[in-house]
Amino acid sequence: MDILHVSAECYPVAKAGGLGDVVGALPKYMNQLGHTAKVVMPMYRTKFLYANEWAVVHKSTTNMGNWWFEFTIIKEKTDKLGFELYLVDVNGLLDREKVYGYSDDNERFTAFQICVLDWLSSWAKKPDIIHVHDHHTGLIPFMVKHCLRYRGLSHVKTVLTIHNAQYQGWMGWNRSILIPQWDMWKWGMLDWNNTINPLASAIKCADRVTTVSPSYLDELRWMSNGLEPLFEYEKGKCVGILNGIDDHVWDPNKDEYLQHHYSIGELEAGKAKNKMLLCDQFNLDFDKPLIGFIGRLVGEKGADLLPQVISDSFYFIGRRMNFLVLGSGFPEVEAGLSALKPLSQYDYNVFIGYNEGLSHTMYAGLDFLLMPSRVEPCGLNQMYSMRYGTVPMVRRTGGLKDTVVDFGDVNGYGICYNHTSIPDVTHAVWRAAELYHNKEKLHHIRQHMMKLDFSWETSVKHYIDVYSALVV
Ligand SMILES: Nc1ncnc2c1ncn2[C@@H]1O[C@H](COP(=O)(O)OP(=O)(O)O[C@H]2O[C@H](CO)[C@@H](O)[C@H](O)[C@H]2O)[C@@H](O)[C@H]1O
Repeated sequence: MDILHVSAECYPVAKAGGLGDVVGALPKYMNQLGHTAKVVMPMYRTKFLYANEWAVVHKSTTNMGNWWFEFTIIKEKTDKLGFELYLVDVNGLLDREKVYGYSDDNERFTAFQICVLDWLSSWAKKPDIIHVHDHHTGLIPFMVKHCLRYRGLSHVKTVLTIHNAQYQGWMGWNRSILIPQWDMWKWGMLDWNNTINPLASAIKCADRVTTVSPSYLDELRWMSNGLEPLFEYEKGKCVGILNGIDDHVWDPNKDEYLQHHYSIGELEAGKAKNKMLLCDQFNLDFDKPLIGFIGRLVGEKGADLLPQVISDSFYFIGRRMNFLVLGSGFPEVEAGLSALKPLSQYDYNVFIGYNEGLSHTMYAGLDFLLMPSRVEPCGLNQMYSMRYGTVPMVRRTGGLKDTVVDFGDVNGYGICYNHTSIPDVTHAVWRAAELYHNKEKLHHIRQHMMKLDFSWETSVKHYIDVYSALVV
């Protein structure tokens, strides 16, 4: 089968979060099964762009409303990522340093989608499936079905994967002019609550919708930032498929970011060396358990609770553990975490920013990884941490519920709690501090986690089943 993934992110080209990890891995594993999966994404000004060689494969002119512009599609020459990678270059619009966060993001991603479909229209053999990811590419299912310009693509099946339904790409109806001429009777397929809602539109128009875990799909029916009735209505075409992790990239024995590699046989020594690096770099106490947080400092991830949880833990449990936080996000949360720094007695530190290398060292060197998420569609961090023998401390929600079993339950290995609340999370910290001193149990849990299979091989087969049901 021929599949074209259309995405705003793809690791290692450009990554702002988990979407990048998934799109950087899924096509590679599809190709290993004998399919042809390709990726097209915007051409940002990234390190990867300048460090690799590119061939121009298509050049054309198009329009978005009254604005005419040129675009170029370039292809990475060697297919080194395990799939063909194409970038869309629109001068001045897409070629920025960051993936998101600009006031014209709606125009940027609409233009990107128009270029992709214009380009696809010129292909002699169309793909069997266009697989779009999240709202940035959510207008494509509508455009393929209802834009006159793309009539030649109307037989191509579309699949939407929802990595995060909190963000929906809302645009006022005054922007409808941006979408190439479309059948006005179909305005309802773009609309949700009087705005153009690209995510809602994709849920309505895609032939199949997947979410990144089964539990997240259940939750979306009662908690999806306004789309609850739509998920209930469209449930027949939705399926939850748990993400995998790319075990070529995330392998403690080969990880290119790690100074000290280790396999399951030498996990205690390997983890200790990585922990020592972190303790040296961040002035932490090696003898105490090291609890970390890695991720976007936003409400969804429960990051706003961190300052209070950390100070309450020191107050009520005692200075029996270290905390290390890596992330960026809401300025108030960043400020709250930075404000705790002077209170550290060699047991707390924070790195505000994005740092891929540090995140890998943390997965390896931490004893525990805290994830008090309010919403977690799948969560990759808990799977990375388990692969590196680090115990996840997760709230039972979405993909966290599907992947972590409390160590108090039969065959369990993680620390689970029910609420994103200061008492629940602080209690989990206490349980971590206690578990740390039961060395035999901790070692057993670490070994058990490192043997768990979260590879893409299983998940990819579910995606292929979804495609196969569409392409007869
Ligand atoms: N400051 C920082 N420095 C270095 N690395 C950092 C970092 N902040 C985050 N990361 C990295 O970004 C990735 C985050 O992955 P998640 O799955 O937690 O997040 P995200 O919410 O972005 O993804 C959404 O999509 C994914 C993929 O489907 C779902 O798993 C998830 O639940 C959903 O919210 C991890 O690789 C993590 O290490």
